[in-house]
Amino acid sequence: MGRHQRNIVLIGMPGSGKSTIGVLLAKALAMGFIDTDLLIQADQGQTLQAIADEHGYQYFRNVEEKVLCQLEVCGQVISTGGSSVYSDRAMRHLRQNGLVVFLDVPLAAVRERIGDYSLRGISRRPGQSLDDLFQERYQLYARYADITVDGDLGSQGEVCEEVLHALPPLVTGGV
Ligand SMILES: Nc1ncnc2c1ncn2[C@@H]1O[C@H](COP(=O)(O)OP(=O)(O)O)[C@@H](O)[C@H]1O
Ligand SMILES: O=C(O)C1=C[C@@H](OP(=O)(O)O)[C@@H](O)[C@H](O)C1
Ligand SMILES: [Mg+2]
Repeated sequence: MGRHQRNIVLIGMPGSGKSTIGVLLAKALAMGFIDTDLLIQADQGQTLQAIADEHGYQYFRNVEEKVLCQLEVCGQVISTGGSSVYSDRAMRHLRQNGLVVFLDVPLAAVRERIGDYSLRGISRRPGQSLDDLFQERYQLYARYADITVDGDLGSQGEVCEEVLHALPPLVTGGV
């Protein structure tokens, strides 16, 4: 267990940097690291893409909710998948012992980073555009965020530094 009891939970669009910056944060704060996408894959014994292809996006979201609600950890940086905010139950659970950080990245940068949208396993309604998805989700990320950080201000290291500066002293222990 890390010396920081409270978790740090990263939320945001796919491509906003949750997984890569989460690892950097965990290293900087000597905390553990969990990527909930990997927990979902382990739970199902399938890749995210296979789960979505075989069972559909609604099934994926149900599994995601279940896995998030089962998570009982402390002192971890938790990188969620972009669709986790669709579950109010899961977000309330994560917030009980976690500070939620929204990595806010504009649509153009998201589009550039994720490449071919249709091959990325994104949980969306059939035919839903990235534009529409972005609008739908933005308000959810904003709703659950304790802190919002510009995830497009520079390199991953710079975004990590920005998150560190934005954390309250209780979480960083003065780092
Ligand atoms: N600040 C950044 N500047 C440029 N590219 C970034 C930045 N943060 C993340 N990326 C890139 O965006 C892609 C998605 O990052 P990832 O951490 O997997 O995002 P998420 O987990 O939010 O989907 C990766 O190729 C990563 O290298
Ligand atoms: O936003 C989404 O719908 C998804 C994002 C992915 O995680 P990242 O946000 O880490 O890319 C993964 O959970 C799954 O492919 C669905
Ligand atoms: Mg990720």
